[in-house]
Amino acid sequence: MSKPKNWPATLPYLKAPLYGKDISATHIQFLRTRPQDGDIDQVPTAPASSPATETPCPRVKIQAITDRSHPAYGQFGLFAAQNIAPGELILAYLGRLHGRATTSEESDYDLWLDREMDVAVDAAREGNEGRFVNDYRGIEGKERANARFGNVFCEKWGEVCVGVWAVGGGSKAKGDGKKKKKSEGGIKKGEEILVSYGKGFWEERRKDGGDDGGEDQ
Ligand SMILES: C[S@@+](CC[C@H](N)C(=O)[O-])C[C@H]1O[C@@H](n2cnc3c(N)ncnc32)[C@H](O)[C@@H]1O
Repeated sequence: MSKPKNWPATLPYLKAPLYGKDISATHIQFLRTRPQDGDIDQVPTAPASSPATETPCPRVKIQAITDRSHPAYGQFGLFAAQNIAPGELILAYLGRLHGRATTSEESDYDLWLDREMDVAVDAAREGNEGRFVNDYRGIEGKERANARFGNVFCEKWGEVCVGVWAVGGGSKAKGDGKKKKKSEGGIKKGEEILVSYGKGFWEERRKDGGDDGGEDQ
């Protein structure tokens, strides 16, 4: 199977990151620098064998949103195809890498990979399953995101990508502040994978007179 089920017929499906015209040698050097042990902001590594970088990704499925109460009714969402452990990398978010100068104001699929280095990834015109992750706001019974965006060095492509991670998995201090316990999290097979796009995304939407994503969090 070369494309995931429900992939839109007219949209190119990416199996690796794509470089826009404004991606420079400096950007490429940054993207391809393998994280070193002891780096201050250590970016985790996904081994070449990780299912998270398989294309299509076996961990997820794209499904139409058929529940009328869902704020993205009539669109698509991304769902877990298997149980996902807390803190686990679910998949890489692939799209066209670009800088600030070529940002499309209309794109709802554009994420910063590194603001300081001026690299973002836009999956509006091409991408992978990651582009179908919805925001948890306004969805009945969902009070928080069960996934988050975070960078990862993908050995498969030899570069830093934005990853979609299951929340949790870290250690949380207990009430007495001494003992630690594993925090909750994880995503059950069949559950929708939901991130927070951040308040900024919805504030921009409100200014433009679009959907407001429900609650103001
Ligand atoms: C990155 S896309 C997510 C995938 C999208 N549902 C699709 O089928 O292409 C972002 C868009 O999904 C919709 N969306 C995602 N989460 C939403 C939410 N909680 N409330 C309303 N719309 C949402 C909005 O239209 C938003 O611009």
